[in-house]
Amino acid sequence: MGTAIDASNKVQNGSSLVEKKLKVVFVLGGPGSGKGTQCANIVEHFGYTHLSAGDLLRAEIKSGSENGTMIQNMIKEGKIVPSEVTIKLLQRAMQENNNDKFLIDGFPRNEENRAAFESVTGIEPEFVLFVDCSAEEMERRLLSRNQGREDDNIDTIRKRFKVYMESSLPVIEYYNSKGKVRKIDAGKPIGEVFEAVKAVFTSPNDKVEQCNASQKVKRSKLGLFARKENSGKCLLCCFWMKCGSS
Ligand SMILES: Nc1ncnc2c1ncn2[C@@H]1O[C@H](COP(=O)(O)OP(=O)(O)OP(=O)(O)O)[C@@H](O)[C@H]1O
Ligand SMILES: Nc1ccn([C@@H]2O[C@H](COP(=O)(O)O)[C@@H](O)[C@H]2O)c(=O)n1
Ligand SMILES: [Mg+2]
Repeated sequence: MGTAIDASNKVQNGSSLVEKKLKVVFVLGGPGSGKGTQCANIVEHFGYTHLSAGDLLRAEIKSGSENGTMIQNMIKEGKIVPSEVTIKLLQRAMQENNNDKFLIDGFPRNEENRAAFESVTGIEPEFVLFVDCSAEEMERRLLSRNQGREDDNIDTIRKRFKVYMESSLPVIEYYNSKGKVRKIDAGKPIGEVFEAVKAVFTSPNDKVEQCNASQKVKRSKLGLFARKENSGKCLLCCFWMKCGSS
């Protein structure tokens, strides 16, 4: 069992006292885009350990922790829990696992998550798997998920979409500007999506196609959230409507 992860991104292996550098892939995308579904496949094929920030927070509620009520209220409102809480849970989960390859699903969700994780752990992701899906399809999937999640109702789903647009997409933009985003089209059937995921994990150094290739693109202030003139469609993601500003 590991003992500590610090800002050097090294974990000391308790049994052998060998320090190892952890490899992390962030799996990001909208609510219901299929992050958890694809992570399960990646674990099976590529030997990563899957850590879902949302699952860790839900487990913390169930454990009766002093933060439980606060976390539960935040999740019901689709809000982002303070970084220190989520990062502690992620750190603990990594320390309790002997693997050195982790898929971190649903984190970082905002700039505060991103910066705090980097400064506390010293970990920079190998790359970011961006699971991209239209809002209409995500809404359909969430409303038929049937896993008893308190946030899978239409009111909370709308709030989660808003938070995703306003706080999470800019994090994906940040990593895209560093050439770290690998985008997959998650609007297809699960098996087809996984074929695209496999290609990413087989050659992770290939850069994602940048979204400014079209001549008809008008770049927004944010740079990445370019749109086709008159169409209103964001070319980075499948969201129609406001994505950044123009
Ligand atoms: N490609 C797909 N086609 C159809 N349904 C899918 C696909 N991928 C996932 N689903 C289904 O959609 C629902 C949401 O998937 P999943 O839980 O993997 O999403 P998620 O991105 O982890 O969502 P959240 O952010 O809410 O945790 C599940 O019921 C899952 O079975
Ligand atoms: N970094 C995160 C991740 C999640 N949350 C909260 O949990 C909810 C569910 O997350 P899923 O990834 O399982 O969809 C999410 O809506 C947030 O309320 C968080 O605060 N920080
Ligand atoms: Mg999930």
